[in-house]
Amino acid sequence: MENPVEIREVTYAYGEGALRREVLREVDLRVGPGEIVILTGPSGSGKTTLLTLAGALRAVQQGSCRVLGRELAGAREAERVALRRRIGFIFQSHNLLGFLSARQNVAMALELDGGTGERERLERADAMLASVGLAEHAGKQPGQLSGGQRQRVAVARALVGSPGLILADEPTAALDKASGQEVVHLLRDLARSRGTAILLVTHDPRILDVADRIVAMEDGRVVADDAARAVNG
Ligand SMILES: Nc1ncnc2c1ncn2[C@@H]1O[C@H](COP(=O)(O)OP(=O)(O)OP(=O)(O)O)[C@@H](O)[C@H]1O
Repeated sequence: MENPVEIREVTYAYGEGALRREVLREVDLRVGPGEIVILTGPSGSGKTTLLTLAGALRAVQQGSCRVLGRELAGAREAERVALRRRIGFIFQSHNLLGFLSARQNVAMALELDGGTGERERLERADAMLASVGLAEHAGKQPGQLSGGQRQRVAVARALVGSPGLILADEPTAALDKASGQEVVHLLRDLARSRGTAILLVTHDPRILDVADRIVAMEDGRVVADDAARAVNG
């Protein structure tokens, strides 16, 4: 089985000419099937840039970036858009729409798929919300939920379309310790039970235990790739 993420010798720079600044230098990164990889490192080390390349949110400049079997180097925008639909994204702030209920926010992720009627979308959203422990709250708007509950809705939204890969950027940054751990453990358990791979960027040392592997970046390079933690339960 092919690795969901296979990045080789990726170099990336912002700006041009005299303003050109390399923020990724010959980065290699692999996320295996069903694997949970945490990407960590100091602010500005290039973690988010790497995550957005893997998420087909920006164009690859140099090197090879294969995600869910597609080579993104040289890919057209339409190909990148198609790939993004097969990825579940979770961001630092939940990015839920405030005027929609939790159920509608989750169901919206299925609209892009086409082929699913509204009733089925809402049923799948309800089932997904139940699996993140929010069955009772499906009708509430984000403003009526706690921070941890909102991020659980974001987890449900990312998973409802059965993506091949989850990309998460600082998903616990806005949460206290207990809710942060609860959210990532839930994400890990759901992803494990479905065999979905996760690449998660975090500064948060309290959630490192969910990882199968921890990859550390510094100044645009991978400085450690700790496969020894693969035994983590
Ligand atoms: N759109 C942009 N234009 C120019 N420079 C950028 C842009 N986005 C990021 N950078 C710079 O690229 C470098 C890497 O940023 P990136 O966000 O990838 O790092 P990071 O490790 O995710 O940092 P943090 O942990 O603070 O989010 C930083 O020096 C940042 O200032």
